[in-house]
Parts: sequence; structure tokens; C-alpha cells
Amino acid sequence: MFHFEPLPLDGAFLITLPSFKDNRGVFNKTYQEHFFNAAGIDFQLKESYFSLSKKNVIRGMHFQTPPHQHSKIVYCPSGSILDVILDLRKHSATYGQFYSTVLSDENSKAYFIPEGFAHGFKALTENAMTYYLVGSEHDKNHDAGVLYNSFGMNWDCIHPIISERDNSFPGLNSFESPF
Ligand SMILES: Cc1cn([C@H]2C[C@H](O)[C@@H](COP(=O)(O)OP(=O)(O)O[C@H]3O[C@@H](C)C(=O)[C@@H](O)[C@H]3O)O2)c(=O)[nH]c1=O
Repeated sequence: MFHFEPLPLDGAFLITLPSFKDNRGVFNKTYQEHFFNAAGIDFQLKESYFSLSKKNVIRGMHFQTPPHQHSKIVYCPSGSILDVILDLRKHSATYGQFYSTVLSDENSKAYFIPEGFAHGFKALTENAMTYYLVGSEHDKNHDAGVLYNSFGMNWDCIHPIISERDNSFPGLNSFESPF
């Protein structure tokens, strides 16, 4: 069974995926419309992708701006990541607040991340896989971000491996949220 834990950031959930282990290995279910709807989540899949990251890679904090904003389901089928979501909804009581947790092949946890959030993570292992189910198609002109170290998250990482683009995002304080 899916287990949906509502997070303190309204609309976001930490999900425990159904996981079946036997002598061959493991089988995990990542999405089933009926159960997501029953938990109050309306999600329409438009795109899916995954990344593989070296240990201490930080990717984020990413989102797509309106009218291409999206919700997404994120999980880690292989290795482990420290995964972070940041509320960018201007009228939200938790604007600027974040939540972080470990997603891994051991714990079978996933996030449901609503529209209006930024998302990022640090790879805790070599070859950490991050898998996404996404509610809108990629649009490079609306692909945006907030600087990963500008909102109070302790990444516990002195020399992260990070892209130039991610390092050039505005900090949360100088960011005008479109959400
Ligand atoms: C996200 C994305 C990237 N790309 C391209 C752009 C670029 O050339 C290459 C790598 O893109 P990035 O550096 O943005 O990859 P990455 O940093 O892994 O991007 C991901 O980061 C995490 C934190 C998320 O939340 C995801 O939604 C996504 O934004 O892939 C697509 O073609 N489609 C896509 O949907």
C-alpha cells in the first residue's frame, strides 16, 4: 500500500511506496492514480526522466515558471540522496520554508512536490539515481532556479560538485516569485 504523509508545507507529501522484496530482489510501485487521488493529489503525467549523480553532486533548486509550472513525483531507485523542497508560493504561510529528507533504494520513499516549489538534492552515494514523474513538458525558457545555499539549508558539503548554471541562480532574498 502507498502511505501518504502530509508535510508541514501544504500540498507536499512524503510517500512510502509499496515495496515487495523476495529472493530475486525488489519490486517497487511508483504511481497509481486511484491511490494518489484518494490522498487528495491530482497528478497528470506529462514527462519522465532520471539523472545519475556522483557523490556530493548538488542539483537545484529548480522549478518551471508559469504558465509551464509543474508538480512532480521524485524518488531514488538506486543509491541515496538528501532531497530538499522549498516553498515559493508568495501567499503561502510557509513561503521560504523548506523540508529535507533522505530518499533511497533502502527506504522506498518519494516526494509529491506541488506547483510553486523549488526542488534540489545532494547525492549521498556514487551513482545516485533520481527519478522524476513530471506534470508538464520541459520548456527551457521557463526552466529556472534559486541558489541552493541561499535559504538556510545546511547541505553539510564543503566542496559540492555543482553546475555553473545552478551556481548563478539568484538567492531567495533577491528572487521575485512568480507563484
Ligand atoms: C530538466 C531537463 C533538462 N534537459 C536538458 C538541459 C540540459 O542540457 C541537460 C541537463 O539539465 P539540468 O542541468 O537542468 O539537469 P538537472 O540539474 O538534473 O535538472 C533537474 O534538477 C532537479 C533538481 C529537478 O528538480 C529536475 O526537475 C530537473 O530540473 O538536460 C532537458 O532536455 N529536459 C529536461 O526536462
